[in-house]
Amino acid sequence: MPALRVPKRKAEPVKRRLKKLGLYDGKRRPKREGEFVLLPVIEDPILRSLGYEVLPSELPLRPERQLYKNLESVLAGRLSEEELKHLRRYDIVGDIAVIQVPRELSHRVDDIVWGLRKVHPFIRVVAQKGFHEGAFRIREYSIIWGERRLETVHRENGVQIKVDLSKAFFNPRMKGERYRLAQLVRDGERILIPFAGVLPYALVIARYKRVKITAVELNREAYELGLENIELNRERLKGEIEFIHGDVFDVLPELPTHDRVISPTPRGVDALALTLGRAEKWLHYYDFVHETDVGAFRTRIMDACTMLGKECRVRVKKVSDFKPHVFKVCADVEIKGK
Ligand SMILES: C[S@@+](CC[C@H](N)C(=O)[O-])C[C@H]1O[C@@H](n2cnc3c(N)ncnc32)[C@H](O)[C@@H]1O
Repeated sequence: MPALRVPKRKAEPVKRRLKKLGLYDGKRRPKREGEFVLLPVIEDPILRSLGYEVLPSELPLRPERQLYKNLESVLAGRLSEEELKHLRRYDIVGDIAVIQVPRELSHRVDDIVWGLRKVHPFIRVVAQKGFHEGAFRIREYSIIWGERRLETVHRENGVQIKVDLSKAFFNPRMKGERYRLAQLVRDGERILIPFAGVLPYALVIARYKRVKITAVELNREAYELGLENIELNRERLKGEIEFIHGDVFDVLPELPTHDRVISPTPRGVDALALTLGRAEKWLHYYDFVHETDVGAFRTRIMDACTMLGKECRVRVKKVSDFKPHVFKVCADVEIKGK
């Protein structure tokens, strides 16, 4: 598979251009080579006209793609090529495999369960996921194999996270994002996390940094799991976590401002002014944005800064695909002063 060899300082703009051209291969990872970066690309004659060297290169698959590939190759003897095309990405949460079975594969459920157990011999439950429901963002699940439970302990970024998928939101795909934030945080910071769920962000940050975190969550069951998670990880945490059960819109106005606010905002909720108002130096604000509206989203944040008399620098980062043409994004807002 080809890669484009680009000087390090040009890697980001070239990557953006490749994405616009539909030539960036997101299934593989870029790789540093001294002062150059090898960007994974899809074979196309246009590549030769971009002014950079095109090399054959075995760039590694992203880990989740690698897992998916493993399932695909295990199932290759059982499913037809046409059927394999319909296989979807799946998640492993603790010892639970969470899958989506499209209509085209509904007659192949037993084979898919067999394949998942072969690739992940430790799984004890296979659950099929439905949609996120209501303000607490809990999904509908049906268990299609194994023990009748959706509770498990998930390990990520050096912490253990007890989850119950039937009671509280949890997304294992945000593991990299949580690690990114933990790296941005400095020892000594005071951090506020509204919409905290079972505390994945708080635990990962407190695992690595000596900080004081205040987290807020309305779903009573997520809150109780979060309290259990603080105990479960007590020995590992460098930082402290205070967890408040309540509505962000009632609780935040009563809290002092914090150095950093991290808002994993539920879809469809507008907490921008509220969270920005509580942030002294940084706000990380998550939202779901159509690819054509990223500029408007940035402008909305700049306008909110102006309204609050804050001078801000805003960088919008794509975090994951949500549905075709809609991304989950994070606005990293640096507040430079009043
Ligand atoms: C998108 S989830 C994020 C959860 C967690 N931060 C994570 O990443 O796993 C949003 C969370 O906000 C909670 N929530 C929704 N509305 C809320 C409100 N008004 N006040 C406090 N929490 C709320 C939901 O119960 C849910 O746990």
